[in-house]
Amino acid sequence: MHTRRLMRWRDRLSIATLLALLMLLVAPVASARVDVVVLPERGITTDLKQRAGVLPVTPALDPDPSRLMGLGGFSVFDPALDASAGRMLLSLQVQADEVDGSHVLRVPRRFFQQFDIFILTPDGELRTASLSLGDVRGAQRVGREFAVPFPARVGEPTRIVMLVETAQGSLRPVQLSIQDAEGFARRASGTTLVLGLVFGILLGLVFHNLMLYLSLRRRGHLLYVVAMLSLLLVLGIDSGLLQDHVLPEALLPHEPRIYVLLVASLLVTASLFFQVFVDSPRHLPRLDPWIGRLRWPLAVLGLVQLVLPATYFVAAAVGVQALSSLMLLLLLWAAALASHRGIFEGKVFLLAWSLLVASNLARTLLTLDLIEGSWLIEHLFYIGAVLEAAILAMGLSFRVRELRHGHDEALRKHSAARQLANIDPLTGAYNRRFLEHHLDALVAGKPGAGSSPGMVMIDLDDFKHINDTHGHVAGDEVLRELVRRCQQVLREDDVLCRLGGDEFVVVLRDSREADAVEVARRLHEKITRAPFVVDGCVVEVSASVGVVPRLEGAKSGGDPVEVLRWADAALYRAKGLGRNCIAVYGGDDMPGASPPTVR
Ligand SMILES: Nc1nc2c(ncn2[C@@H]2O[C@H](COP(=O)(O)OP(=O)(O)OP(=O)(O)O)[C@@H](O)[C@H]2O)c(=O)[nH]1
Repeated sequence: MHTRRLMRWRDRLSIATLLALLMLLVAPVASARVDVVVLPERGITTDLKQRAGVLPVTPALDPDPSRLMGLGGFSVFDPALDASAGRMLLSLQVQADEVDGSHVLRVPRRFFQQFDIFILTPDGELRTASLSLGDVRGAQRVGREFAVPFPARVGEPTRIVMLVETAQGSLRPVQLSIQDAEGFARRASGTTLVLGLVFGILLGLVFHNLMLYLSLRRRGHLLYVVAMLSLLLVLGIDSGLLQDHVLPEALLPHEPRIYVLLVASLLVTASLFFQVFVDSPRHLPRLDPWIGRLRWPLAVLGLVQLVLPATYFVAAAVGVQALSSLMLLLLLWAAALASHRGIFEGKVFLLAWSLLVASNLARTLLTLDLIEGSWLIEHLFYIGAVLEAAILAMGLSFRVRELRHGHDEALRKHSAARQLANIDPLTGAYNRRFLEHHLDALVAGKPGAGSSPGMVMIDLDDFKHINDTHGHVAGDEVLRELVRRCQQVLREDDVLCRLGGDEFVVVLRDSREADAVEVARRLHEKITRAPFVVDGCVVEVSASVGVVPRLEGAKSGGDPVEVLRWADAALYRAKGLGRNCIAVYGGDDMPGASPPTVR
């Protein structure tokens, strides 16, 4: 019994000793976390929040920097504070590793309302910086960050005290880090380069599509322009470029509201673009109305939050974020469905937006300290945005090219059909219908119809006899050969028409009087000089020709049929003169009739 009690005491003692040893091990770790942070000469030191001392702010706190510097009572930063810290003081002691150097404290610029920083250098100099919306002092804006410079000495800690008031009541997304000044400057110029490229490309794409809209008037291009401008402005606020260079000073305090409005506008215009680009009313008739239904509350809340009192703003901003995420999910789902059904535009939209969402997700994970940071991941969102804009622009261009191709094809078919309606199927010459339109155009003086044209009318002599002797098929061949021979004499813009049977009319373009008669002579010669050979048989062919050298009278007179009557009269005269000759129309009594030309 006695021995058992002794054993129990021994057990108790050993457990206590073990605990004491453990306490000894843990205690230095815990105190080290509020101890001096040693900065390497080069590179980034992150997770500073976890290594800072913390003191909740009471109403009695005197924000006088010199008093704050003297404050004690900071406790180890409790990660639980991440979720609940509204106002607090953070305290850090930093010193250089082996070589003295200039460093910058990096603070993200979007997640807080007020960040007052006091730095007490080893020389006793007190530096202050104020980072709040619309009021930035003692800090440089670089991309999505503020940079506060300070010197770091070996063995002589610099004390940094930060008075923090977060907008969302949590320090969770605030990642504090310190980097050597030189490395930071290099990084800043890299960021400037990326942002310059991103904004240049995006503006180029927007401008290109604006031009396309102005020339083609297709709604898809206009919606692309508006959606991508919204994205551009979202990136502008996100990267700080808008606040630094575009937004007037007076608007800076309203940056969160403007940002929320831009996010709502981006999703509203993206949904409109989706409906037009993918033609969702046709391809996704059940899902499409939901896109429209979700758009209204998003648009209304996006606008209403602009005028809501500050107390309701956070709730409204969360509402817009939630509706935007819902809209994004709906659009991605719809795009996936369209893509599954083989719709090209669905695939393009899905690919483009997935890239943007994935790149944004990577950055969110980075902000929440869930993945390792790298230059690429930090800039991925901008690269994703450019890729998205470029893919959508290519999709639009491809669609326009396809539509244009279809349009050209339709035009080609249409003109072929028109051509057929105007062509004599036997000979390939124009038909009477075309001749009438052509003469109408001439009389009306339409552009392209030419000026001062003459007319030649040709009629084969005794064609009935040819038909009777050699057969109708041979007669057809004679008509075809006649057209071939005439075309060898005529210019490209002269118009050869078959009036019917064996009667043809040529409307000459821009002929002078002598030209029309000369063309008639050459036509007559071409028809009559060499015999026609049809199926090995020689067919004797001759033709009578009537010429109207100038149609100007008809142009001012306004009756195209009148011209045909003149040509017919001249032809009739040629037939009357014994056939196989040319007669020229020269007025009522036809004084210009030429002597018969007989072979
Ligand atoms: N082979 C063939 N013959 C046709 C065609 N259309 C009309 N004809 C014939 O062409 C002949 C036209 O004769 P007409 O113009 O009246 O007189 P012609 O025999 O030429 O005598 P003139 O004109 O007085 O010298 C008719 O016999 C028609 O049957 C056709 O498409 N093919």
